[in-house]
Amino acid sequence: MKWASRYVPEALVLLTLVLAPVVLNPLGFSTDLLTRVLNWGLIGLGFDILFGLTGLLSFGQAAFYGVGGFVTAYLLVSGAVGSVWLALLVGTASAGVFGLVVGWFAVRRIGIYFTMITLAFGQMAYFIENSPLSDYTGGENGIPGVPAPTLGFGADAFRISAGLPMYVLFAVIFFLGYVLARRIVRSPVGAILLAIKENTGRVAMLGHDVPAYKLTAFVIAALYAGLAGGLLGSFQSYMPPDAFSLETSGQLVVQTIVGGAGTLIGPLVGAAVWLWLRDNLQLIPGFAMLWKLVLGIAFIVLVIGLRRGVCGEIVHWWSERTNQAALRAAEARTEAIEAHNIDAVAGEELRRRDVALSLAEPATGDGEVALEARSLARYYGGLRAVDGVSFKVRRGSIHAVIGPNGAGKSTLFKMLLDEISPSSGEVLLFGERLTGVGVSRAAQRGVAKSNQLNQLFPNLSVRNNLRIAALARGRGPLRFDLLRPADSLPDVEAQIAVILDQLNLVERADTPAHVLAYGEKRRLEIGMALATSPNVLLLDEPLAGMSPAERAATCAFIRDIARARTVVIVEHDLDAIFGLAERITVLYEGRLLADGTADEVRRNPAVQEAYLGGLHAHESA
Ligand SMILES: Nc1ncnc2c1ncn2[C@@H]1O[C@H](COP(=O)(O)OP(=O)(O)OP(=O)(O)O)[C@@H](O)[C@H]1O
Repeated sequence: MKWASRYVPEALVLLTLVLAPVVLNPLGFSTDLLTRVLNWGLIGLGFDILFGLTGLLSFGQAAFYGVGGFVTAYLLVSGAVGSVWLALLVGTASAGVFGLVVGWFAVRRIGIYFTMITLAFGQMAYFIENSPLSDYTGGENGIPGVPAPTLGFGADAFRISAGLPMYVLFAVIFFLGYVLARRIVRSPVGAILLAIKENTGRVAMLGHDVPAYKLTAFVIAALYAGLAGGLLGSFQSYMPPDAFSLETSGQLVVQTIVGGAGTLIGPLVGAAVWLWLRDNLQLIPGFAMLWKLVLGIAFIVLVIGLRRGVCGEIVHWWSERTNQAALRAAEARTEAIEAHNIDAVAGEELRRRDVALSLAEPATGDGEVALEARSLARYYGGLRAVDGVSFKVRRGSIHAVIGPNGAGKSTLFKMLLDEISPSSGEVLLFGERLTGVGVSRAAQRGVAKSNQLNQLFPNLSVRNNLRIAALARGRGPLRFDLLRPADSLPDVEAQIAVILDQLNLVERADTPAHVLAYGEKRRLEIGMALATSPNVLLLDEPLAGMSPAERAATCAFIRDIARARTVVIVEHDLDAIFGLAERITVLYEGRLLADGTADEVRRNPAVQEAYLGGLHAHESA
């Protein structure tokens, strides 16, 4: 079954490519039209990795299409390169290099700013082609006389002519491009790109180099566009300047949305619908002037009727059909857990479980300092959220940070893993300065945090949530393992299995995270931090919202995981904290109020006065 799901899409695409000239010809798809559709589909493969998979909407793909096309065409027509294949290679590589430059600027911006930068570069490229470089590009005239590729050498060489031979060439290249794109999507890089679309901040917090992965997707998209641009000149014997136009970029976006983003073949199907409508509408008498209006209306109807695009709706329908029973069962289990508190039982299981823990660091007990805050401060305008706080966390200990609401605990935690920068002061991890390295490098050095508000990848399964975390420290901040399946790393899979077991989430491994019950989501949140194999684990209110049984179980679990690593915990449940922590740091209005053992803190008059007053009074009554 796994084998089938892995290769059925490839087989279907291959079959469609073989049958298309025969089956679609009577419907008005000439061989030339099909070749043009494949050209759009080829740019679309890369664009879908950028937009559908990673969630980055570029309005500048024409720039790479144009660079690939004009470099290829110029090399061939000027006689600098004789082989079409070599010229295509250089053209594609040039588009990739240009993609690296544009992407370097663009990926540091998010949302509309990213899109605007790609659009601006696209327009600049159009201008450069038309003006300063017009001696090479032909300006508004483009480059005519681009030769078609040949197969074979010397006198036996066979020039691929227009019509069916050209279609076959494009079909073969598209198919290879599709197989490659699917491998990329299924690779660890593909898994991380999808996670970036789901929750960019968490991917960085787990230790992945988010800008570098976004840049990778950007360059992949530019390479596909460059290859398609190079092929366009050969196909038409002419490289048109409008390859660079904004309309080209816009049409690619429209076709991808119509066909279905995130499906890889969506842009191809969208191009087929779009080009067929365009060609045929123009043929209808009286429509010569109106076809753009009708095309616009058709687009609106398609987008409203098929929100996920043609292929997106098919994929959705299919996955609903096949996964519906499992999803219903998962939802029913969630309802049962929330209605009857079955987790109380699950919690007991969690507590009884005696799982061999993979030791992140030896529990030394020698008093060595794992983490140190030195005069940490963070100001928001006039508000001193954290004001000159210093404390040390002993290696292998459980250290608590407590304080009333608004005392500055979460802000302090964010500075401990460099999620936000301090206004002054610094954090040291095992004696080395951590402040300023950035959150993903901090994670790579061994600090992980489970958040006060869950930061999951909601549409990914529990297993895949853990996989994104486990991939981080094993592979480093960036690795280009684009061709191996994401689930083929034995150490990562073993790590996931142990954590699923520890968290009592084995039965929920394939459930999407958003379907989980609240307590399960909290456990997964902790599990993701744990899956990075941290030396220092920061837990921000891990018990919040849990039932009493779950709290007890989670406390036992925290004690377990602390045998192998240092744990720093922010929590409002003081009974739990006094039972767990060896040392406690107390914050009050951003300042350090006390720092000592649980007993010292309990007896500290300032703490009793400012924070534990109610508790103290209650105890002594
Ligand atoms: N991004 C921000 N901009 C402005 N003020 C902020 C920001 N983040 C936190 N603060 C303020 O800093 C102070 C400390 O907030 P913080 O969330 O660190 O407290 P806390 O001790 O974690 O509180 P709680 O227990 O309620 O989570 C609060 O007054 C809060 O309003």
